[in-house]
Amino acid sequence: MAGNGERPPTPPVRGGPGPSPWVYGWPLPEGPRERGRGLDVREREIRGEQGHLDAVYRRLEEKIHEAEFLMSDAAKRVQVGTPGALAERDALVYRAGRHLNRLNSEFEDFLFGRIDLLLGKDGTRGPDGAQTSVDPADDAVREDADGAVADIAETLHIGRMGVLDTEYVPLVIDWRAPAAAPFYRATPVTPGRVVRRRVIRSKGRRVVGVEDDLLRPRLRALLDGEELPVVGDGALMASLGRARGHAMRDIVASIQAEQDEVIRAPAASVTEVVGGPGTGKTAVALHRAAYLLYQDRRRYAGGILVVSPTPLLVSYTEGVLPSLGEEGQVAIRALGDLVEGVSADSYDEPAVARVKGSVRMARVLARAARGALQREDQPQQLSVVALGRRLTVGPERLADVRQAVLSGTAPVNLLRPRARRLLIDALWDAADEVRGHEDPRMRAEAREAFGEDVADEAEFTDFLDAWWPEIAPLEVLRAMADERRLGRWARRVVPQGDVRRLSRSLRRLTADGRGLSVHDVALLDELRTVLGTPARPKPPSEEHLLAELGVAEVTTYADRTARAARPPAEEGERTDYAHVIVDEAQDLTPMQWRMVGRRGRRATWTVVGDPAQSSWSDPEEAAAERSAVLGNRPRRPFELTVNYRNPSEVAEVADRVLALAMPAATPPRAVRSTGLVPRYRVWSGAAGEAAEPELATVVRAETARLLDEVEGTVGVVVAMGRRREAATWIAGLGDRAVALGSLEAKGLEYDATLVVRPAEIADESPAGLRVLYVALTRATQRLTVIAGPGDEPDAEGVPSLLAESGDLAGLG
Ligand SMILES: Nc1ncnc2c1ncn2[C@@H]1O[C@H](COP(=O)(O)OP(=O)(O)OP(=O)(O)O)[C@@H](O)[C@H]1O
Repeated sequence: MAGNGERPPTPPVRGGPGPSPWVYGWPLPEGPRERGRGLDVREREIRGEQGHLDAVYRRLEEKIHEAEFLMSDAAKRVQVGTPGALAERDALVYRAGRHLNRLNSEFEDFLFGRIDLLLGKDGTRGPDGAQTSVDPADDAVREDADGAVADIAETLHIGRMGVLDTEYVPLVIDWRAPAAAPFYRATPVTPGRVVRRRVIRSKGRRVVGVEDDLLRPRLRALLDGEELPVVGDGALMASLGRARGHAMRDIVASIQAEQDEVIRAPAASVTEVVGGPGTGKTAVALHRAAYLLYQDRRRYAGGILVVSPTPLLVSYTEGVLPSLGEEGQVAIRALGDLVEGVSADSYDEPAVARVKGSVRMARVLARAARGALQREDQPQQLSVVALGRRLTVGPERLADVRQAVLSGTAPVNLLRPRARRLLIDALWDAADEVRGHEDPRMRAEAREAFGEDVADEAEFTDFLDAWWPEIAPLEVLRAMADERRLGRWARRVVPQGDVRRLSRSLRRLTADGRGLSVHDVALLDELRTVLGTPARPKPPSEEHLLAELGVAEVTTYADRTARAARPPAEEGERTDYAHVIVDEAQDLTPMQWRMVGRRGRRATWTVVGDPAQSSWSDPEEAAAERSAVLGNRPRRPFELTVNYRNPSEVAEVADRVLALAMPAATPPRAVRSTGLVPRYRVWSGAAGEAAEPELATVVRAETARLLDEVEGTVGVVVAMGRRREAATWIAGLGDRAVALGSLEAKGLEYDATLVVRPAEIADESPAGLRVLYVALTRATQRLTVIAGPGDEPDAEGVPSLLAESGDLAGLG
């Protein structure tokens, strides 16, 4: 066999050397690739990995038995009965239970990677038994007659969780451990000690395939005296070509070097990641959450919040963290679900959204919160019997009192005690002529006694409830539906036309909170802050009562376990997190930034986004609010540059729209090419033409066609105004096909996408071209575009916005 040293490495498939060789499916030199093709070699390699996987499973089973034993042993200790033994038992049961859960849940697809490494520079080993040196020893590579040759000194298997054998030798290294980093980071330009990187695919306990990449293709590497075989076409390509379902998969086996840099970035700051569509921003953000938990679980016990733009994207991504062995500590929330007890997924029309999202709303809401205190049905005078006579405070004095109370800066609901105090002062003043104490000390005592008497009077408390009620955020929003009142609160802040739009949109709100839009939720959250929540005495908990009665220790084991499993009801939703990850950050409005910011006042942050996909019309305003929220924390910027989702044929079309939407933007480079050019259909929409089918018929037929052509999902993207009718167009075609409004397509992907009437999508809002760019970048395999009136298709049916020399003429 010829030595590898003889062969120069083949250049990457397309473009210049990328940030990572995997990106280009680093073409292996002919020799090793052919070596891998032999069926016997592949079979032998798979058998070898199967042997290792079997050993891992045997060890896992032992660990599970250990955990089960701990559980049952701990349960038995209950018979000892002393308080100390009970506490010890509970701790053991808890630890063993967690361990067992992790082991069971991570059993599937447990092991996925392997690296074969040269001898490390200094030979030192870390706590997991792996060599710590990133660089090879000076004498790791030697020359013989055939060229460079080296021995493989260490082989590490990488998996979802670390497993040691009985001798504490690592059978599997946790993917987040430092020793696993070279699996993700090594490139042929900087291979470090890695000679071969292998991705192992398994089904259940059976290894079904291996995909190798050679990081030092010129080197002849020997493992146990035999030349290292290389099998398969590379893991990344194998993974990207697979059909998509309605759930995102983790990318743990094929994270690329530039992505790994982000995932493992130190957290003591703001990690800012930008990258075009399909560059893995969402995937990277989720893997980063898992990494942070691994790296400092105690710190992130304070919770990690992942903010996502839509509930669709939340449900699409929800499975990724459990597949990485992390649950519980991470909350993934859509922007419409961030406020406890509220869930909104309806959208305002762009002109209304623009008003509601603007930071100007903060001022309007502050005024509205105070203004909403005043209602027409409120009592006009306060009248109480005290000191043996009826005391009255009239409307004028009441107005003065209200103004005096409101001169305080505290949240409105927290000003109630101050209102109570000033009202009692007013009553005391009204009683002035009957008080008659000259001695200041006597006078003060009489005043105090007077206050105590009055404060408990039903007439007084009823008045206070009506005159200074505790206001709920929703009440204020509903009060803003009155255009006249809103006009007052919004004076010189929001123009009259916008006031009308805003009040009209708020008229749909019902008293029980139905009709809330996603943008209303940020307003509610702002109002919560401006209004404040008065502290209430906590009802005594069950545990407290039991402890007070001295019966805590006589409850049964089952009682106590059931109680421990119950969620802590009175704690409510967490509102302050240790780390906040914002996905699709370009879409947050200023008001949404304020809402998210309140959940991470002491947090570190990871913010991922793509300005070119922003559906928000005033990016500068949002950027200013984002800066205010992130404050002066140091920023660590990263850029992801490779599009893993779209084939180049689809990306090319999307790039034409990007050039119109943001001429200065550089699109990410597509990593794959399928040879499948996008398909164009024209629907003329000409009324009265008998031969012209309905748009519904054309969409349905094209969707059915795409369903035939791909194995996985098909997304039908329409303008937001058509999202409901579009669902009826494709009804009955099965759950592989989904209809979406353009804003709902954010972050999602489908094997095939049908984009309906691009000009209509682009015309829907000031950010329409960027929204269209999002719609065009959802497909992993095929794209069909239906042109309609306004699209000005050319002879091939290509809408003018998507044509090679596209200009804005078609926008109308
Ligand atoms: N290293 C990788 N290995 C395998 N698949 C990857 C890798 N990186 C990204 N992908 C896949 O590429 C697709 C796009 O990833 P993702 O949705 O995270 O991109 P994004 O940057 O958030 O896109 P968008 O901006 O359009 O929302 C997903 O299917 C993801 O699994």
